[in-house]
Amino acid sequence: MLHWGYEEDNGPTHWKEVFPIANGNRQSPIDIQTQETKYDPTLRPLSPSYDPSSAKVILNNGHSTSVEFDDTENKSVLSGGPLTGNYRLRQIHFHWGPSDDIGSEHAVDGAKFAAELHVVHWNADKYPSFVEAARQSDGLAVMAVFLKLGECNSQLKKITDQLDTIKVKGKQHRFTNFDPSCLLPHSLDYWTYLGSLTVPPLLESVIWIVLREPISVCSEQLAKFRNLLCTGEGENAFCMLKNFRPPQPLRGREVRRN
Ligand SMILES: CNS(=O)(=O)c1c(F)c(F)c(SCCN)c(F)c1F
Ligand SMILES: [Zn+2]
Repeated sequence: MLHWGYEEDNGPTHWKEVFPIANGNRQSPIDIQTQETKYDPTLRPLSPSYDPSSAKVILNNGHSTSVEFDDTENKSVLSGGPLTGNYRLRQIHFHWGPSDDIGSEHAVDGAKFAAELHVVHWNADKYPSFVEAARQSDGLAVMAVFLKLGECNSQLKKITDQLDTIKVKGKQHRFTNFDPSCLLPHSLDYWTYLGSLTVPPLLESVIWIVLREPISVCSEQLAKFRNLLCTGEGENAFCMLKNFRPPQPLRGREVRRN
């Protein structure tokens, strides 16, 4: 198979041909059926603690746009919630769709949002690196935030204003003094379940923490994400119109809420 992507010939329905775990028992995303979620009084409040100086670059990796953080020490960490110990901030990135009515990866009672932010952390207490942690069942913790179509988001503007400097795949630009907490909603109430990466290699190493309150995004900001190119310098230009994987079977997993 040619390199994986989101087109008809290399998209999510083809990924199992190269990554058989695509049909695994703890795949992500999922459609969260709120009536089936279970209140768990042992779940603690989430405690994100990010240092803005950890932010380093904003990048177009061909599948999304990400902000990469310095994860050589415990300067920016997530603890609390369902987590044991500190999970170190690695990067944030987004998933979106070709139109404003779809784009999120997780769904809530069948409803999709316009886009979804993923804040990626790894278990630096237990594992020596992100790559090693990504191979462990408790290696990663990803906080997901829904972006609901509405008012333009003044905090998100810090990111969308940079996108024309990283238009082509592989481009990156200095991006520091940024605390991703500015993209979190007022309430840190969440659902949590055990899942996977939503892009190949689809590793089943993610403790998912999906915030229940969305943040806003406007149509003009979504259009800027879609203007990114998934092709590199000098290649035939193709726009990054969508980069979401559809919901996967729950396979008997429990979704808990705080
Ligand atoms: C949860 N969303 S995701 O799309 O599966 C995803 C990424 F896109 C990532 F980029 C990274 S981290 C860095 C890898 N090169 C990750 F851990 C990750 F989980
Ligand atoms: Zn993601």
